[in-house]
Amino acid sequence: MTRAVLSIGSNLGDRLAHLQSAVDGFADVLVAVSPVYETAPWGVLDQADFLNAVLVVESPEVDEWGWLRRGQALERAAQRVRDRHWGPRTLDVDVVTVDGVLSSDPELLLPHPGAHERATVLIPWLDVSPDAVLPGFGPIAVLDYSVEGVRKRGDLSLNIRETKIGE
Ligand SMILES: Nc1ncnc2c1ncn2[C@@H]1O[C@H](COP(=O)(O)OP(=O)(O)OP(=O)(O)O)[C@@H](O)[C@H]1O
Ligand SMILES: Nc1nc2c(c(=O)[nH]1)N=C(CO)CN2
Repeated sequence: MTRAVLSIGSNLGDRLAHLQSAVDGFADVLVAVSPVYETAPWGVLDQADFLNAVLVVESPEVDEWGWLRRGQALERAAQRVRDRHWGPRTLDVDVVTVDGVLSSDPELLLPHPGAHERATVLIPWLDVSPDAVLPGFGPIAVLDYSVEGVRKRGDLSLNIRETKIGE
């Protein structure tokens, strides 16, 4: 069983629809979905505001590489174009943590190296997992981060697929 925390973001096109496509794409493994926040861009400042949220997912069949691949498949489905580092994107899916897994492979750094200082990750993550611990940094509830430019904007719909009894 692996449980992962994923950060999702969008600042291009129909931002809410892109986040919803990630929720729908993970519907079979969803444990929790945070509220959506509208956030001022960090890193590259001359770009549109983002919508950000956090998902908690769990599956006995998906390991850390599986979470990365599933996220990347959803980015491709959202026609994400990779041109500028930290630039505009229809959908970004970052793997923030995978329970019990540390990785220094540049293709999959765990925990995600930016997570401890990004309000765009920590604020929605605190909503769904107030007791979470970020390996190497401690409880996320006591981390220092700036909250300027982060506004709550509502909820995504949880289209968790119905499983009929007996299936
Ligand atoms: N924890 C992780 N989650 C997602 N991608 C990761 C992770 N660690 C390393 N990567 C690698 O980062 C590469 C670039 O990812 P991406 O373009 O989404 O970065 P970014 O979102 O622009 O920046 P950042 O990772 O700082 O948020 C991917 O090819 C992926 O293999
Ligand atoms: N507010 C905000 N800014 C960003 C974001 C993001 O998700 N939210 N992602 C980036 C590249 O991953 C660059 N800048």
